Amino acid sequence: MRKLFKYLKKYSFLIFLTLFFVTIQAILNLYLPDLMADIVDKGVARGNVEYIWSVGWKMLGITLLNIAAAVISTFFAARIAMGFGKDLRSMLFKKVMNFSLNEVDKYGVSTLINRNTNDVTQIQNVMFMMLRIVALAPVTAIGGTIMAISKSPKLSMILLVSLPIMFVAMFFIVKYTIPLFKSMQKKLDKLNRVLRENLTGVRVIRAFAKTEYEKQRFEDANEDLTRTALKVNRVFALVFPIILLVMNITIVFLIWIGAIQVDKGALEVGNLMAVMQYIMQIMFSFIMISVIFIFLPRATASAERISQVLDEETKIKEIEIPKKLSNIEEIEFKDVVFYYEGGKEPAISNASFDIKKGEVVGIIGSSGSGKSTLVKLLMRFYDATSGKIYINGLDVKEFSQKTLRERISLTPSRPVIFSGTIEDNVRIGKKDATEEEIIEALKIAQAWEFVSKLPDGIKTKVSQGGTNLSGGQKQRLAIARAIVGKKDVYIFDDSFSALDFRTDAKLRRALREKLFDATKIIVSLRVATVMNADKIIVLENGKVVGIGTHKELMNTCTVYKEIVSSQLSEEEIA
Ligand SMILES: Nc1ncnc2c1ncn2[C@@H]1O[C@H](COP(=O)(O)OP(=O)(O)OP(=O)(O)O)[C@@H](O)[C@H]1O
Repeated sequence: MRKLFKYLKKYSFLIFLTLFFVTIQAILNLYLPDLMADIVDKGVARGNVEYIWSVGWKMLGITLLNIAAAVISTFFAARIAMGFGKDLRSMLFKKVMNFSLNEVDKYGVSTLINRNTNDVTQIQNVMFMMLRIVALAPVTAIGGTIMAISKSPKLSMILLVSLPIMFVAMFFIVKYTIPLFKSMQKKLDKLNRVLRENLTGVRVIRAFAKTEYEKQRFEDANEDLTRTALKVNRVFALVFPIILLVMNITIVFLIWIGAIQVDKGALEVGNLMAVMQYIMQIMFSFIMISVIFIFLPRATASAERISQVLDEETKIKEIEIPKKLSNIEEIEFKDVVFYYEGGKEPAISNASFDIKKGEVVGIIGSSGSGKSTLVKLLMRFYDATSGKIYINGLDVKEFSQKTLRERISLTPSRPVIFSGTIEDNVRIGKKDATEEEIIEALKIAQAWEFVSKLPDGIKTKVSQGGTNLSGGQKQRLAIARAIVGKKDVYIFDDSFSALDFRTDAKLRRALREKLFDATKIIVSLRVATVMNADKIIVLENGKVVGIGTHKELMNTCTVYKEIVSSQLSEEEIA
């Protein structure tokens, strides 16, 4: 939690104001019982109506001031807590946006969402509470003790017994709930993960008749979370009545001992009433502190989870003075080896090849052979474990990631469609693209044929995830987005897989004609998609096992020959 306090600096003045008004509120609270004692002892007991009126007005004024101080302090506390929550959410979002895929893999999407929503809310709530209690409770406790002793030191002694009992009760709450709250957070992550998987994979689940199994999986996660939540509540259920019991017994003893004192004439009734109120205030301030102790562990667990993300060092480091990149003339992979975090086998081993400007390069290999990994390394989503990737003879690390991605475009294998219109989705590739440029990109991507038939054309709304589009339509939209901004290198990572052979061929022809001077890297499992490339790189188990044209590879590379013969007929091969 302390780690996050440094982000509170900008609220220093507001915090000061909140504490100031809360302190005023606490002092006014302490003044009221004193005035009440006066009214009873000097007004009521002596039948002095004038005195009752004058002190009564005073009490009313103080109560109004008290209310004003409470409203102002609550207003400021809310502003600080909500503002701080907003800052944390923005910082987390910015941080996660700058994460390399290493960090995204490490945390997982569900927990990152939870940390930005649920965890921040926990901190916000505790912050709001703490800002008021942190001043209210100590001032009331200390001031109340002083006032109570000044009225009757004998009666105040009762605190020496009640307070230690309350301390012990609070200690138990803290000790048992911290680990439980931590585990609750993890279980909430799990529940969200199951829910996310279920919602995104709902079609697959139905198709495989796995609804019952998934229901059970959700029930298990839900049950697990509930069980831990119940454990926490059991601790509270046990400890809170003890605290209330202590309070009530204290009052009974106070009245008993106080009544004897009044009877003896050693104490006035008004003072007894004031002492009772002070002791109640003191005990109440301890309850307030214990409430903080209940919520603080939970917020501490959340704060830890937030700090972990904020302090995470991204593995992809930006160079201090990045080189400029005006045109990508050449790409070279030299002895590149790459292991995924925790991976035992290299996903890429000793890959060496080069790609010249304007070339059409095909990358082929069986599923899991490392094709996507290879292009992710070029995009610098990950850094090579060893070996180097050069662009125009310079290490890829010499450029900023922004520069690199301004010159290279990637169409991922799974198209991502955002909610908005078709136009909005394509415009992500170039912010200021004109309508003509968008239509041109859609035409090259072979998407225009279906977009032009839609009632609203490029203004047609697409739902989140593109559920109102077919797989091939989504792929073509993603391709249009990738080619709308002019780049030096276009990477298509298995982006034609949902297209029929005719559209695939038409799309490749359009790319060749319209983007003739750009380098095109086409990753595919299909021979037909890459066989006309200027150069084909064949991968097997992360190793480059062949580089050349279709013809050359048919003579030299057995793996390629096997892939070809498994996909093409004798006539097509000939
Ligand atoms: N994020 C990841 N974390 C750990 N291992 C990964 C990750 N992504 C891929 N791998 C592993 O790296 C290897 C290469 O994966 P990659 O996605 O590059 O293969 P691919 O040839 O593109 O496969 P496909 O054609 O099925 O998309 C696989 O063994 C895969 O299990």
